[in-house]
Formats: sequence, C-alpha cells, structure tokens
Amino acid sequence: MISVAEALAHIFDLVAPLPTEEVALEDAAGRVLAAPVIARRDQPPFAASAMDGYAVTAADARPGASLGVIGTSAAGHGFDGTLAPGQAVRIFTGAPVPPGADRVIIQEDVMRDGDRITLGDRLDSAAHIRPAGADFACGDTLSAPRRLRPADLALAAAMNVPRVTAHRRPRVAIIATGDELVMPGETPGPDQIIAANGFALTAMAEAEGARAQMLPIARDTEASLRAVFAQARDADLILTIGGASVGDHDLVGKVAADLGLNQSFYKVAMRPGKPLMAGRLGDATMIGLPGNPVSALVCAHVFVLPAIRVMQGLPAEPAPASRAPVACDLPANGPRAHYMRARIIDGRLVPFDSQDSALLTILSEARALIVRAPHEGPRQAGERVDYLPL
Ligand SMILES: Nc1nc2c(c(=O)[nH]1)N[C@H]1C(S)=C(S)[C@@H](COP(=O)(O)OP(=O)(O)OC[C@H]3O[C@@H](n4cnc5c(N)ncnc54)[C@H](O)[C@@H]3O)O[C@H]1N2
Ligand code: MOO
Repeated sequence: MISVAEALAHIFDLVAPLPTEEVALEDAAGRVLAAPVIARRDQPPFAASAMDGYAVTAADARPGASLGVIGTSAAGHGFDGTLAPGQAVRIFTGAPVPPGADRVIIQEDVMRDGDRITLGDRLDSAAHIRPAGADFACGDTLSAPRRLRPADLALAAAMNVPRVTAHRRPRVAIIATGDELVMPGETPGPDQIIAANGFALTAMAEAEGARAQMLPIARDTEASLRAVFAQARDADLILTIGGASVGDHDLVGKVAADLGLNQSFYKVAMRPGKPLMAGRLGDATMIGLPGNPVSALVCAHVFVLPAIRVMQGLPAEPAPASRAPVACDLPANGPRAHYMRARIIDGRLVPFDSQDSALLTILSEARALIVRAPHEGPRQAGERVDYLPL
C-alpha cells in the first residue's frame, strides 16, 4: 500500500490544467484566472476628491480664510478651469480636483454665504485628495492563477477589462455502483439503500468550480458498468463510487481495466479510504472511490478536490490543513493515516466516539478531520494537531 502523499503525487501526475477560454466578468465568479488581468487605465484617472467640500490652494487652507467660489466639480462633471489663490471650487466626492487646488476642506468646516466661503477655526490637516493612479495604474496586473473572488471581479471591471481568461471548468462524471442502490424518492426494495454519496460529491466538485453530473447508477454487472462508463465519454474526471474492494461484486477495477484504464495505484494507507484507485482512462482521469460514505467523502477532500484545483490551473497542493488543540487524549495511531471526524468546540477538536466509515450522521455534524500520521504516537489533550476543515 502506498502513502497518502504518494497517492496524491500520482493523482497530480494524472491531471493537468485544462485549456483556457474567455469568460465574461459576470460569469467569472469562482473561476480560476489563467492569464493576468492588465489594467487599461489609471484609477482614479485624475486626482479625485475624497470628500464633499471645497477645493482650495494649500496657501489658502488656513483658519478664517475668506475665498470666492468660482464653480463646481461633481463626479462625472469636472470644473473646467484652474484655481488661483483666493478662490475655491465647490467639490464632491469622486470629482476631479481642479488644477491649482491641493487641498479639499470638508464642508463641515466651511461657512458659505452666497459666492463666498469662510474656513472654520479648526481645520484638519488631511488633503482629502486621492492622487491619480492611487488605486492602480495603467499596466498594473491582477496576477494569475487565482480563484476570482468578488473583489477581484470589481477590480477587473475597474481596470476596464470586461472579459478574462480562465481554464475550462472540469467536467466531472459521477458513477455510483451497486445493486443495493436506488435514488432518493424511489421505493427501495428490502435489501436496498439510497444512493447518497453522489450528492455530496456533486456539491463538493461544483463548489470547487467543476461541472458535475451524476450518471445513472451502474449495477453490479460488467455490462451495466460498461454502459455507464460509456456515458462518461466527455468527462475530464470520472469518479466511481463503490465496487472498489475485494468482494465478488466489486467489479469497477476489472471493468475499467478492460476499458483500458492505465492504473496508477490501488489501495492507500489511510482510513477511511483504503481501497482507493486512480488512473488514466482514455482522455479522462479516473478516481475510484470506496463505497462507504465517509470513505468516499474523505477521499474526495484529500484527493479529488486538489485534483480539480490543478485542472483549473491552481498549484498542485494537498488539501489545506489547519492546526488546533485536541480536546481529549488520543491513542497511538496504527499503520494507516487516520482522518478522524471531529467537532470544533471553543476552538478545540472533539473527536466523535464512533469513527465508523458508514456514518453520515456523524460526518454531517463534523467540522474537522483530524489528520493522524501513520504510527503517530499518543496525543495528549491540549496538544495542537493538524486537521482538515470540513
Ligand atoms: N474482506 C474485506 N472487506 C472489505 C475490505 C477489505 O479490505 N477486505 N475493505 C473495507 C473497506 S476499508 C471499505 S472502504 C469498503 C469499500 O468497499 P467498496 O468500495 O467495494 O464499496 P461497496 O462494497 O460497494 O460499498 C461499501 C458500502 O457503501 C455503501 N455505498 C456504496 N455506494 C454508495 C452510495 N453511492 N451511497 C451510499 N452508500 C453507498 C454500500 O451499500 C456499502 O454499504 O470495503 C470494506 N470491505
Ligand atoms: O478504508 Mo474503509 O474506507 O476504512 O472504510
């Protein structure tokens, strides 16, 4: 059995950034930028007032000064002229500061009488002027790769860049396997359960930027598996669920091999998730997940999401871990990496008593997977340990 790190390295070898495409800004939230956005202008494009008030010369900005108002500069409608000593221009936030002015006196500190103003007794010392290019200058960049967050979209828009280059969203096909499965809402037979894992995998893949599709459930026959695999022809990533272990009905590995799977590995020293497999199947990467719900979803956190990130052009990195103190003593770990479901209470990790990989109720309550290295010694309450946030 290989280690988690080795398995992840194999998976990174199986995936590559997908081709790029142009995306309109309004469709680009969450997409991964593949080429830098280059500002087409300065922002602000002129020295702009940061306040509502009066633009004056520095020399006139003294308590009690009396100045003549010669015009107005509003946002979108600058003052067409130059300011001389003894003069003021009524100005509003975001408006161009007229040439000659180097201070804005906020209107709270000004008394106005017709076309004249008198500055108050106590003036603040700030200029209240944003210089041209204070935010960014023409040619400045928003670097790639990065996942576009709302503020990034606003920045690209401000740079006057209406379309960005992003890697294509990975197409993920999800294949649940097993005679025991029916879809939610259907009537299960006495020996059947509801296919659940695909819903979590779909949500996780989509939240990570992929387009995921649940294909029909494949039954435990080679013919059924082949038929469903055939429907995954366009996928960049095929995720199978179940049928990965050593039982007589665990056919996924055999059928995938018959279809030409170039298998990278089978079985990883982790729990849950041991019977994980991965390889290249035609133009797609295939990751065969174990059927137990927690096993499938832990493997998705540890392997599938990092793979989806690489396909979008992000760096090949393990799932981001955090550290927090554990709330109770933990026994020494065995030979497999252990991903322990835990709550986070008052900043401390509280593992659940049962770590059975079939229990969705516990996974649904869990907010952390405590990561225990193979053969790691016992941990005492209060020790800081690594965990993957859920
Ligand atoms: N003799 C051995 N038996 C098992 C071993 C082993 O090493 N030797 N490994 C165990 C481990 S660890 C795991 S994990 C499971 C994995 O088995 P499979 O990947 O073959 O999964 P299945 O047998 O198909 O299903 C396991 C379990 O999960 C349920 N399941 C499957 N798909 C779904 C789904 N889409 N939604 C909800 N639940 C699902 C299925 O009904 C089973 O209860 O093997 C152990 N056995
Ligand atoms: O590895 Mo299995 O995934 O422990 O339940």
